[in-house]
Amino acid sequence: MDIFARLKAAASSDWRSYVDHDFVRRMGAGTLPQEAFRYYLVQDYLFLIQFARAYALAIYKGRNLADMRAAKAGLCAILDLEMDLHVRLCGRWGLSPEAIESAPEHQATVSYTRFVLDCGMAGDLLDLHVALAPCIIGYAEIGRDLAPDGVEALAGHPYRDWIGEYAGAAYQQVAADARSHLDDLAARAMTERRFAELAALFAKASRLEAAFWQMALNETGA
Ligand SMILES: Cc1ncc(C[n+]2csc(CCO)c2C)c(N)n1
Repeated sequence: MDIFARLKAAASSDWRSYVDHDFVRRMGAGTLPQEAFRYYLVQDYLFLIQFARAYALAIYKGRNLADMRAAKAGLCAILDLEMDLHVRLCGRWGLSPEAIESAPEHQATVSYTRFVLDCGMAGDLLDLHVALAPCIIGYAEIGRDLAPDGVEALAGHPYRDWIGEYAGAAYQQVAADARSHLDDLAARAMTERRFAELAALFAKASRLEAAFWQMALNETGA
């Protein structure tokens, strides 16, 4: 079992509350109201701005070039790939990046992003990557679950672009690389005594992910 599988097993109910959230299921079924999805997407854009800072912090906290390059890949995935998806989707509804950026951050967005940033500020690179893991690896799992027959089978699905982004080969590779980098970091920096602390960080980040989906349902009455 790699470190990610161990963390997931130690936090299994929090993990399920995130990847099997009602928002995710309804998105997969195509029954999620578009208003809830839009609310999510605007907050997610604000979320990504803070996550880009967390990856920049991971570059700073790296003690060697390989760690710094792995963090740079995460930063580029956000700035060059993921945010483009949001700009493209929001653009269809007439929302410009400036308009999204001026939206106020919801408390759920603040809680999650600042928690991750604090894990990195107060801890070392392993703490930070464990706090980031539910986000980066969880979305790959969700993408795969929502596209069981591959991305091509999503033609006509209302959330095809979103699911296709995370189910697609490029993103699956980003997540697989993050997973093996996390395993490598743990082999270098983890002691068994530390595992319980890391599992608590991982569980909390998973709950904050679930709360992020729930925010969009609550705020739109979906
Ligand atoms: C609430 C929320 N959680 C996870 C992601 C996914 N994500 C955030 S940063 C990153 C790394 C590289 O792009 C990935 C995949 C998201 N967008 N929103």
